Amino acid sequence: MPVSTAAWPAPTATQPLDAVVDIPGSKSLTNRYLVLAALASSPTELVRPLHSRDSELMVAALRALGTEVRPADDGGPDLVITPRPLRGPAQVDCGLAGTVMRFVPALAVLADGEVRLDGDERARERPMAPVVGALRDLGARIDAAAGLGGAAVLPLTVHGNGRLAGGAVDVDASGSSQFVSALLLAAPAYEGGIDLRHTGATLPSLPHIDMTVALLRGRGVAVDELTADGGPAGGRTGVAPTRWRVHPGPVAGGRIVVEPDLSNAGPFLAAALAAGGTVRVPRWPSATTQAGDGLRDLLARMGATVDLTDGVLAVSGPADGVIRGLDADLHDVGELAPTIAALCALAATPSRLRGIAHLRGHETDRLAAIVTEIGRLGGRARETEDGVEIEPATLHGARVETYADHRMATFAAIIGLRVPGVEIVDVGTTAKTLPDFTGMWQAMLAGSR
Ligand SMILES: O=C(O)C1=C[C@@H](OP(=O)(O)O)[C@@H](O)[C@H](O)C1
Ligand SMILES: C=C(OP(=O)(O)O)C(=O)O
Repeated sequence: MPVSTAAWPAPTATQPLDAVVDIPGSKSLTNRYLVLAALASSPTELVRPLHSRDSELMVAALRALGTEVRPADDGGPDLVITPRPLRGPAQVDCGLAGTVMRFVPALAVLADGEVRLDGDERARERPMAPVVGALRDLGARIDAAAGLGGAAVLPLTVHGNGRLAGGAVDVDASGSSQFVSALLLAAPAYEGGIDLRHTGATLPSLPHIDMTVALLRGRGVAVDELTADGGPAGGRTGVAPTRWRVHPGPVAGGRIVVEPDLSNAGPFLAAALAAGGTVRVPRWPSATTQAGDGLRDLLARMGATVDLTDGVLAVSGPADGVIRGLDADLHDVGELAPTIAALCALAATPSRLRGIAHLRGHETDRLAAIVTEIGRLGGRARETEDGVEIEPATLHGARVETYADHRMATFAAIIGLRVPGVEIVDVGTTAKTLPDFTGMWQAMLAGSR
């Protein structure tokens, strides 16, 4: 991937914000709906899907496997997906998208023919072994490159013959919830479905697995959420599941409206704390499985006033402008960590973000990136075994590195609202999930949208 060396001067806020920001569709929802649409028994119409690098990579992957994906008849941004028999030979570019590199192999095992998957340089380092190992255990033939300690990584070649036995399998998903989601999403099309048991000590990002289960059920697939010994879990039981059974059967098509990406709303809502004033995000769902909904509580704990009325989330910065430090376990919502860390760097009291060791396997090693870049800005941060600690400090401008990580770019933009002279290297990396980030950011400052 070309890395631009031109740095973007992050705008400083000169007055309190008063903006309405319309956030594009959720990455996690869009890419799940696309996978399910490819397996469905009838066409799917996706209304307001995300159009970004990660979702375009998923669309291209599905097309490479034979699925028809086209714009809706009105030529607008909506998509119509018509399932076709999955087939190789195919080449799939995963870019740096965790959803593509983990979800597509689980689908590619159902293709008749060879499917080769590769991605950006950093994608070749992101953990893949649990999903590759599980697919092999379920009957797939996969050749994978060997990474650290011989673990399977991209590039890999899936030798499919149009079917997979499926059945019982153990997976250590302590490195990423996406290993579980990948296997569950494709499992209705496996002959025996799947009975997946998570064996690791911890399981990050459980809301993302809940999202997978909710979407499968929404498409008519039977899913059991269980404890390791087969007892009931999930939903109203209040017990976190560690085992999931997906029954084989048809996946329904139909019309689906995609929720806005609540995690991508994060930097804009955080801006209200950094700059003062109020930012409103319309179409905030009243009930959702998106991790980004956790922002309401986290931002309130940092001093914001948060109000959700008639589907509009309004976040206002503290009246005295003082951001409170935060001690929080972000294990379930690790995706929000860079955004929260930016506010912690501006806070008046110390912060401790815990439960996020798995962020070392994200787009970059996010714990190292957060600590390094806060240091570069004159702040004080240190890495712990499972997170970061951030102390109050007077920050100064700097050229902030982003490591091909969209959330490190938005992290720097939040700090830049208060700290003059912040320049963001390769701000274009935000196109991973939010192609018009700089335009939206400037419009927010102008209070126009
Ligand atoms: O399934 C998904 O859509 C995601 C799951 C999470 O991954 P991890 O479990 O690896 O944190 C999250 O951080 C990522 O942004 C999206
Ligand atoms: C971890 C993230 O992405 P990915 O889907 O590539 O894992 C993220 O968007 O914060």
